[in-house]
Amino acid sequence: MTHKQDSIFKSPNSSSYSSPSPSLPFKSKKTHDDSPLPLRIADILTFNGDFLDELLMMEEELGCRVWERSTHCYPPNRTVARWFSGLRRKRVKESKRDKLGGDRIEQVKCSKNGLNSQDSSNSASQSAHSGHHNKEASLNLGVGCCLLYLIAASKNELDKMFKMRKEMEKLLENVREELQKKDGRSKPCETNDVCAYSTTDVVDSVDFDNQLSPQVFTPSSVLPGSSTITVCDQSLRCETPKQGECSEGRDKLEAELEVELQRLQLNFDTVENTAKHPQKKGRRVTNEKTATSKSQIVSAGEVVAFVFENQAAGSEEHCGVPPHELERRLHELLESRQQEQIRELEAALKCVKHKLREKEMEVSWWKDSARLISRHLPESSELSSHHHAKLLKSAMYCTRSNANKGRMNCNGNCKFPFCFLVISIISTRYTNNLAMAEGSSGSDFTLDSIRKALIRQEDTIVFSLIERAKFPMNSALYNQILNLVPGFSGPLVDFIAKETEAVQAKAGRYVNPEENPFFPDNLPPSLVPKHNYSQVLHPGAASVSVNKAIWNMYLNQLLPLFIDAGDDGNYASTAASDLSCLQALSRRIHYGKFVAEIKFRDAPHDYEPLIRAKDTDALMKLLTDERVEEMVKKRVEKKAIIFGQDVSLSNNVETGNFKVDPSVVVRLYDEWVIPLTKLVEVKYLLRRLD
Ligand SMILES: O=C(O)C(=O)C[C@]1(C(=O)O)C=C[C@@H](O)C=C1
Repeated sequence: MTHKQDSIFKSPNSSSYSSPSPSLPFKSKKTHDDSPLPLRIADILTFNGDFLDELLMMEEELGCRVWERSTHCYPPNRTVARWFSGLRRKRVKESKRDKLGGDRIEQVKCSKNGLNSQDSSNSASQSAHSGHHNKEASLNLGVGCCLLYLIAASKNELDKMFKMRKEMEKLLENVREELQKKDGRSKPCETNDVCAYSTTDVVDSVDFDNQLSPQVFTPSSVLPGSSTITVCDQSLRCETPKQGECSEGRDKLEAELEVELQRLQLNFDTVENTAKHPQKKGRRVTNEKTATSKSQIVSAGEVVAFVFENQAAGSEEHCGVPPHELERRLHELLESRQQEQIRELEAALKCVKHKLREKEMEVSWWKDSARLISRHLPESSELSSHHHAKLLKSAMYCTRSNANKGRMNCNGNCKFPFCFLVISIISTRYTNNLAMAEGSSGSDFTLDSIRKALIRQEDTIVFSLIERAKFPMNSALYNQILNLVPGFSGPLVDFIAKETEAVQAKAGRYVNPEENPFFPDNLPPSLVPKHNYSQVLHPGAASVSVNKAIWNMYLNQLLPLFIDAGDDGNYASTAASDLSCLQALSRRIHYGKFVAEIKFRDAPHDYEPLIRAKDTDALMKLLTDERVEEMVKKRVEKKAIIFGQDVSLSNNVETGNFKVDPSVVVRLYDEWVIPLTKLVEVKYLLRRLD
């Protein structure tokens, strides 16, 4: 039976009231013994067809009954008859009052066009029966009052109904929205998405599906209380299984979840064990594989922790951790772990390299010391008692310092034999006396300080060339067959050079390791008190000399480049000037020994194999620094320009009129000085391990 069929409000003229009338959903107040108010309201409302239609439509929209069926439903004619019978009893009392209102009743009757015609006819018939106008008037008045009252009451009811309707509409709207939201959220997962579920949610979802199809599982179904978490790949489609497939799919899902839980549990256990029994540091460094796997385990543990953390955080909204977020986080963790490991390993490698270099230096130092002691031992035996006492004191000090440096074993005994101790003492004295020549002290023995010395020597070389340029070639000086000096066979320049070197040797010039004589044979010993020059070079340095090459290069190739032809007879001065140039060039070129020594000390592991292999080309390549060479050439050119100018008070620089052509100086460095320096370096290095 439809609500429309149930309704008594179908049409104002409807006479069929046999069906029970619906009533308002709220309890109506009974204003009379067994006559419920809704019925009377309904009678009145019969005239308001629009409203009733609306009400009926609303019922339809809500899909539920707004009206209750009243068990106390009477046809309106019967109801009105009952009123009238009640009224009749009070007629006498009311007749007096009725006089006043005859006209008003008429008015009321007229104004209420919507009055039920049946009611009017009933009233009319009643009045006819009474036969009295007054009575009729009072009756009408009573009916009018009743009607007014009922109208007021019905208005109230109507208001309430409107309110109800509004509420119901709102309710409907909310329900609709909720359903739409659910539909939107419960779309199946994207093919590549990964979804997180809980078994409880799966069950819940399935149950719910049975009521409201078509329903799908939502990724937000990971609840804090859920017992299992899993991450499933795209193979696990999230669409709702049908009734038959439901339990099977659920079982499968639960099985997967179970496996996942066990795996995570295992990882947790491993992490716990790792925390309880941390690996030894050394073992961890050597076993990279273990470290990696450990890191992965920790990462997995962290990920799980992260899952739980996020679950807790998202529990308010009952949202799961988005799978891509999980994946991203996992990658980040692994990446950071690996980077950390790389950093650790790099640091360890650096440390090991540093230690290796230290060890290598120590070894070479020991070797040098041993070599030295073998030479100086006879000397030291000649030392005075004062020196012996000093030596002993040094030995004790050295023992202590060796102990501090870890050269002692755990029993306090020195790891090295006593002879090494003596070597150590002497070497210590030897090294402490280091004092580099030309602007560099022993403690300042670095590549930088050596290069500074080379730069300073550039000035000497440029100035000596300028000095030589004062004289013409004076070729007789270099003539092999002239024999200008009786008893001396050879050019005059040789004689002057030899004699000069001999004098300077007596004055101790060649005690200085920076000096290398052009005529070392039969050179007299130093007559002056011995000066403690820095002995930083390997003893083999003494046998390294390229002076012959320098000599030949200077006389045969360089002089013709910048010296005017001619002979002014100033042979001695010219020869002295030549010797200045030659000695300056020789010092500079043989400084290569110091450069090689410092380079070797800085990277013995690079040089040693090449030295042992006597690979001169590789050594040459290793010690070459082209950037520095270019700087050197530019600098000497500039110096030749600046130093070679005539300085006048007018400060006018005469361009192109230099005492020595700057390009010659550049060529000198490019073709002879630098290559010969490198040759010295290689020669020295080849003896470095002797
Ligand atoms: O300064 C250096 O490192 C040197 O070895 C010296 C020098 C030079 O003779 O000026 C030699 C070889 C290098 O290629 C650069 C410069």
